[in-house]
Amino acid sequence: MIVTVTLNPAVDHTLAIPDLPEDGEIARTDDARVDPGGKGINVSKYLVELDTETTATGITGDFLGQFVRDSLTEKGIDSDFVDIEGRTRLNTTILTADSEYKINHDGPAVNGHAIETLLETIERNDPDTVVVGGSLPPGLGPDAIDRIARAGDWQTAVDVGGDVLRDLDASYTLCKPNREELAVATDCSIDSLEDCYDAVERLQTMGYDRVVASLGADGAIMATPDGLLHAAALETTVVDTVGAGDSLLAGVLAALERGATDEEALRSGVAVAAQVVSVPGTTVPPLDDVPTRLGSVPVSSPEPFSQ
Ligand SMILES: O=P(O)(O)OC[C@@]1(O)O[C@H](CO)[C@@H](O)[C@@H]1O
Repeated sequence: MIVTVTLNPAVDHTLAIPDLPEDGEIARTDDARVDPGGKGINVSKYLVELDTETTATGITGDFLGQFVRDSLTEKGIDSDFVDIEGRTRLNTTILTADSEYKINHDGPAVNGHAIETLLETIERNDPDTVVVGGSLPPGLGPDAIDRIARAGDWQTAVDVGGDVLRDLDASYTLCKPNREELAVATDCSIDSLEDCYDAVERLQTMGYDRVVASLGADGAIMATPDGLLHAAALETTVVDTVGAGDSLLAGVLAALERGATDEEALRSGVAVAAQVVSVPGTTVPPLDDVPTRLGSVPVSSPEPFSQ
């Protein structure tokens, strides 16, 4: 069972307008939606659609936190959050005809007491895998994630910022950086696919058994204990890229949880992400045809690879 931890959840407000307004103008639209979000929560949303057992945990507060909890319950997603006094954030995505703008709040301050309660919450749900996803709220540092990783005999995967990836000390089963996070985590400039291969291998030496890098139109890379894999992106109509990395991670974890090989897991992640970018915000599209699309994900081994 996979428990996801979102230390800084969000209500995702996604709205579409043809163009950004000029200074002093008001843009009006009725093309808008709100979804419960934050990276770990999104992973749980996609895992449920992939028939994988999961509980979403994390730290929520006030009426926006209540919205997150209620919406997950309405969607049939098990959740078990620690409630604090601060207010869960509202993050905004503005889609225009040809651009995507994302504005994220810092989130409410969280103290060590909330982490103690969160550790009890995770333990009570008895996971085999814990996924920690998203930014750290004010008041918490990377050591909060290390504490979660060390608190039980579960394996821990992370989808966190590059600076946090660089600073984590515990052992992790997997991390999922994007291109920018790879550069920050390894302190290297990333200008080519070869640079990405070097960076994911460097991250492995920093304590991550598997590194899954999401590279947008360049597909995804997986560094495994046996070598490197590259999957090309599937052709799809992109509405927006919000949640793309979360869905890639969910696809990979759902497959690994079923006992799939690393190559099958990478195919699964890429096939799920292709579906998710074709819908607005962090909406969950139907994912039941993912198994039939796995064969169409081109996977190659950038270096001699045998599994
Ligand atoms: O500010 P963070 O925690 O890094 O990212 C939060 C967020 O942008 O990530 C998700 C998409 O990946 C959204 O649901 C959410 O708004």
